[in-house]
Amino acid sequence: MYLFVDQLTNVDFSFLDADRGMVGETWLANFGLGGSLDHTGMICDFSAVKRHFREWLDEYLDHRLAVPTLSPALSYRQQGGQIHLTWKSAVGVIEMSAPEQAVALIPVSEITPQSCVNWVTNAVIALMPEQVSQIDLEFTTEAIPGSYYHYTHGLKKHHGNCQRIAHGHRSTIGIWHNGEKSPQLEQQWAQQWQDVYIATREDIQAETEQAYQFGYTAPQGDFVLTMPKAKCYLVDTETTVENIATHIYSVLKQRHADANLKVKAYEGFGKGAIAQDR
Ligand SMILES: Nc1nc2c(c(=O)[nH]1)N=C([C@H](O)[C@H](O)COP(=O)(O)OP(=O)(O)OP(=O)(O)O)CN2
Repeated sequence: MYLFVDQLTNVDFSFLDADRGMVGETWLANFGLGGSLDHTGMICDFSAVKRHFREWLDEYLDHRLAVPTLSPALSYRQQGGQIHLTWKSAVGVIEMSAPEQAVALIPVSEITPQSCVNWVTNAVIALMPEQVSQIDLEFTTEAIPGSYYHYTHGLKKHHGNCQRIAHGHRSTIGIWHNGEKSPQLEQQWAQQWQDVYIATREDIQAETEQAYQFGYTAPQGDFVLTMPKAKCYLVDTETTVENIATHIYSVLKQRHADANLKVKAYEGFGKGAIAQDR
């Protein structure tokens, strides 16, 4: 017998990539179970499947920086609950020091939906009732018909896991110009923010010709991140999706002062903020 749950949950996180550097990402998780029926006629109650699986992903992948520990691009050490890592990518060197809970150390050479499946499946199978004999996990991405960007950020004032300095999203961007959807403007922002780190200017701690060092202390601990300047976009506010939508709207308004504008910025899957003319 086989049970399935499509789009059981979504995970928002960032990962380190040898070519792209740091990539904000959102995966949707589809889940299948094979096994025999128990005395209630079920393989496993849907609510238990969802709870076990969602809790595990929320705890160990969601809002973390996923790091492929078998990649030669990585060096890292753990000390006193902190992790210090260096990632040598084609777009420059990335360094981070953060509480261990902000990082997912995954024993693969490259982070892909396929490569992470075994890592999750091996952990989650132990949580399932004994009549479950098989688990099939699939990570997919949202089928976005228009433009989108991948961004990473951290919200130092957030009480939950969004305070982590390197978590991110795959985010649709919608822009309307005088009531008409504008694929051209959407595409411009998607190109500009492809694999970007969106940072709050006040979090800059140091700067070289090549890189910014951002840092802050939040309830989970001390966070420091060094990113190639070419992959950073600085704003004057916290990088909430409300402020991101407002920022895009304000920049566009400077260039299209007489136009009626609407900006719909997503934060991952199915949620976001709208900034528009009244
Ligand atoms: N009004 C806002 N609320 C939150 C914002 C924001 O910009 N505006 N941002 C965040 C974080 O950046 C976070 O990454 C959002 O992720 P989300 O998956 O929504 O977080 P949750 O864990 O709370 O939601 P789940 O659906 O349970 O995963 C948070 N809030």
